[in-house]
Amino acid sequence: MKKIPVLEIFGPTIQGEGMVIGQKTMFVRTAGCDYSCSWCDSAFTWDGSAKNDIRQMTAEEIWSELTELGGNRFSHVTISGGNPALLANLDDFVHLLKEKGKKIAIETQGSKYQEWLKSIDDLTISPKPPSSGMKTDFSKLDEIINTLTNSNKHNSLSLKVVVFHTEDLSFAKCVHLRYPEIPFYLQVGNENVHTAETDRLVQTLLEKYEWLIDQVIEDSQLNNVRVLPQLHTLVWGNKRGV
Ligand SMILES: C[S@@+](CC[C@H](N)C(=O)[O-])C[C@H]1O[C@@H](n2cnc3c(N)ncnc32)[C@H](O)[C@@H]1O
Ligand SMILES: Nc1nc2[nH]cc(C(=O)O)c2c(=O)[nH]1
Ligand code: SF4
Ligand SMILES: [Mg+2]
Repeated sequence: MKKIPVLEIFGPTIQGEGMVIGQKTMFVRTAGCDYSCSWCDSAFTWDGSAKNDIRQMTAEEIWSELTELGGNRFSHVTISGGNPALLANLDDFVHLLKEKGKKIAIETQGSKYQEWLKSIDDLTISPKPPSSGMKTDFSKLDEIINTLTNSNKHNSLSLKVVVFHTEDLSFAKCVHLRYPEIPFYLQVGNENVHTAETDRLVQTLLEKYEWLIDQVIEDSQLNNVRVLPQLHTLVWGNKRGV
């Protein structure tokens, strides 16, 4: 039986980021990442701090927990991590969700490819800007994006870059200009992923959102982009499982 390392199953909630922001969805968060972004808001998936909470689950077991939690109150499931694209074994779960008539979204950074990515309805690839400390392998990203855009399945693909400062914005622009046909999202970076002071955090994030909007307004190379906050952070702060 194929097993998947799972750290969180939660929902229904709303998708707080990117191409289907606002969509009612369940979440499955897998363990393990090939990156270690300095500002990762889900570092417990890879830094060892939650290693005792990892559950090795089959597709059927994850499905049964989703239905226990969500009953008939969901039609969409988001798989995030960590990097779910590390897991070849997710194929069974993806196919099971399809059989059950659920739409599927994935969050991944574009460092790894899996055949099952072609079956995802809402696929977000989020290359990491300089502030993360990570370096994007653009030849790998080209290969992944070419494979997905040449596939005849009807998935929708988007790119999303998190921005903390102007160098990140320059990186984001390079990504957008390299793949101009792919819907492009800019997302406000959360610098304070541990604070419990939600009111102050929200205030700061809204100021950063305004800054990012202003940058986009002034830039003729950023005419066809969407600028978004992390909606769930504005509503619930750094709370986990929402
Ligand atoms: C936790 S990651 C998991 C999926 C995958 N590893 C990735 O990075 O795309 C989900 C999304 O959250 C974003 N993210 C992580 N930390 C963040 C932060 N501090 N502020 C804003 N977005 C963040 C990532 O860039 C990514 O788009
Ligand atoms: N509500 C909500 N929306 C999200 N969008 C992306 C998330 C993630 O951590 O991948 C996330 C999350 O953790 N919660
Ligand atoms: S790639 Fe995603 S999960 Fe991995 S460290 Fe970066 S933000 Fe976190
Ligand atoms: Mg998150």
